[in-house]
Amino acid sequence: MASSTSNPQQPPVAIVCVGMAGSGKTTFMQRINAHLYQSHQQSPSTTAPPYVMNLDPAVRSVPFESNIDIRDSVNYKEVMKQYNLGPNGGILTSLNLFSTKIDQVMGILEKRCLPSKQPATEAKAPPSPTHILLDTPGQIEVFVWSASGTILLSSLASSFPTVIAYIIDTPRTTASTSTFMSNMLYAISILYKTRLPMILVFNKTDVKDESEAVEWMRDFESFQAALREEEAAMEERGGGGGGYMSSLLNSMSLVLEEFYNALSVVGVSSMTGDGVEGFFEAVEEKRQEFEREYQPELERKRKGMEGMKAEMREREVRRMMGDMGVSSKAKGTGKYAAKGGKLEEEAETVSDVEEMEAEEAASGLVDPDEEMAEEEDVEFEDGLKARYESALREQGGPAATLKSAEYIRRTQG
Ligand SMILES: Nc1nc2c(ncn2[C@@H]2O[C@H](COP(=O)(O)OP(=O)(O)OP(=O)(O)O)[C@@H](O)[C@H]2O)c(=O)[nH]1
Repeated sequence: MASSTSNPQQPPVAIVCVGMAGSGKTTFMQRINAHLYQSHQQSPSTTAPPYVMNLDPAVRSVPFESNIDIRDSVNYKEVMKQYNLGPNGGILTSLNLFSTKIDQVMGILEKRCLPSKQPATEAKAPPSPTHILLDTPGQIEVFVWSASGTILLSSLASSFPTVIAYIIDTPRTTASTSTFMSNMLYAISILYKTRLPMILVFNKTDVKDESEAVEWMRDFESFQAALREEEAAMEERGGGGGGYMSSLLNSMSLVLEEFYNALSVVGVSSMTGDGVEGFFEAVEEKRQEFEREYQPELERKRKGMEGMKAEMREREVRRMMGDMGVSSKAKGTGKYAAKGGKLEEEAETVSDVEEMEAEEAASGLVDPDEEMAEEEDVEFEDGLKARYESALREQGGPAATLKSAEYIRRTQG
């Protein structure tokens, strides 16, 4: 049990449970929650219970108590009614509404979960949680591929080591090589989308253990042998060979080797509790990996984004000043404005101004009135530019009106 109660002085690790509908996410959450509560009961002075968040707005009831529940802030049924949406649109909009409160959520999480930095002289503070558990909607794509899912995950990862637990229904997934491959490809897409360490949790091992799946992952020859067996069985039934599908699966089993190496794999039965210890050992491993590899990468990205933001601000100011340069030179209202008794072409765009200036310079003629007016323009524009720049800086850039968008920019590429 020691592995699940890691050092309470370090920030808790956030475990985000994702998986296809029916894979057993909620049952798994209940199991690991119960396991952590048990550790807490065994040594209440050193271990705190986990901090639990439910992000599934459509779930009717959860078999565990949540500290933060999306259903407390968003009424999924009302959202569907008000915005005239179907079930998936309702979940997506509820998540979007919830993510607008991400600042408050992160504030609560940091206050409740980060170890307090009290001086040694003061009374010992109660232990802080070692784990934050998050349950997500069964419609996996709604969470992983939405902007709100990205906001939630990137905010979480900017404050806590964050690990994705991808729950797999073992009996269903190992029923055929193509189902297995589809599930692995889905896991890959989540890994690359979230860019967070991932643990593959082969659930329901009380029905079928994970050994076959693990063998398929570790040894592509055994996967190809299973594929050949399936083809032979299909041919026997008169269904023909695997055709392009089997050669595709064959090649993919070779390509995926690199991906499998990046993952931790565990077998768990959420029903009996078998394998939960192994899961927490994998979490500890992934936490170290997060600190070693992912955090520096996040930091680098954050710094890069700050630099980009400053550059963007500078570009905005320059573009704006360019536009104003046109309008200050373009006096008059028509395409042609009268000057000195003759009609003179007026600039309408930046390139017009540049062309006209080039013509003037080539002719060597400079109007003294215009020269003075130009000096005034420069002074006026410099003052204006300084005011705009300071306004933009105060606002944090013209595009930074939404705090939530700020979060994405700060943490994601
Ligand atoms: N035998 C067995 N059944 C399990 C296990 N874990 C979950 N189940 C069953 O699988 C079904 C789905 O479990 P849930 O926990 O509701 O799955 P979910 O992924 O949360 O489902 P959604 O909320 O629809 O996304 C339930 O009938 C569970 O009892 C397990 O380890 N072993």
